[in-house]
Amino acid sequence: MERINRWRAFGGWQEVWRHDSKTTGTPMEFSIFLPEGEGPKPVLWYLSGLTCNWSNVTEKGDYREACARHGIVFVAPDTSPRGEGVADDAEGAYDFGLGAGFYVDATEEPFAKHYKMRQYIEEELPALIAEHFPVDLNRQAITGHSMGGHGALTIGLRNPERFKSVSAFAPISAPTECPWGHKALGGYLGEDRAAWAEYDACKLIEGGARVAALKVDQGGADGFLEEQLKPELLRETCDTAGQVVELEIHDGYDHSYYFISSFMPAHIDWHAKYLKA
Ligand SMILES: N[C@@H](CCC(=O)N[C@@H](CS)C(=O)NCC(=O)O)C(=O)O
Repeated sequence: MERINRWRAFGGWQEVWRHDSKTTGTPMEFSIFLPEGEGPKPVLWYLSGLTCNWSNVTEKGDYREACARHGIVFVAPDTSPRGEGVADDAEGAYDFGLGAGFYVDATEEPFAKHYKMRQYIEEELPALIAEHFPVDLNRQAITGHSMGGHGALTIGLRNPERFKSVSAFAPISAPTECPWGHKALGGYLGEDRAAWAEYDACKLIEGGARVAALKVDQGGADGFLEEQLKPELLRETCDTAGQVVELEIHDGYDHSYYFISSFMPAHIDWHAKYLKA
């Protein structure tokens, strides 16, 4: 583990670390905001969207003031393995391969070797963070944006005992029902759709998965809303299944970090209630 940067911020430290991941077989980077004061502190995981690495939310997400106020550690991992020998989209498209790991464990070649983002986020990174930082893993919450919103929902639904609360900004709500999801799940897992269900929030809820607290915010002027994100499917699925969800569509907001940063403090205040920070 090597710290590659740090800045004083809101009385604490914003840091960036690099480590050799056993899971992905590549070096991986993540950012971590450490509020001032003694730990152990609760952790909020933030999973980023297509094309992103740790830097997008770290520079544009506006989470530090709220995390400092509540004493919450904020961790932002990368969205895929990277580096020499890591397979990419055949045409270098933004929605598959590098920067687009979709938080799955790939089974299809040539992706199976390095694209193990599910195991990385669910197992290796929490253990590493617990070893090196003053965190209390009995108090975790998870959020994310777009592809990372899909990651937060599916990881949260598959591990309800680990997360006190789950939220998302403009998540890909039903990847088995949209072009981004078809491309990613087909490419990483193959065409047998039975293997896709554990990576689809709606399918998980239909199958009985539940989380204790669920909040979703979506911009009404998001260009990906109807074709890719489909929050109405999430709402219908939750209503039918009896999963409580606080889902709001906000007029005029698009898919960008102007939208995310507008609602980030409210998400952190909401998570803080469940983390009892
Ligand atoms: N317009 C983007 C589409 C991808 C996109 O909107 N990515 C979102 C996440 S799904 C994002 O956060 N982009 C980086 C940023 O805004 O900083 C592109 O073609 O690269």
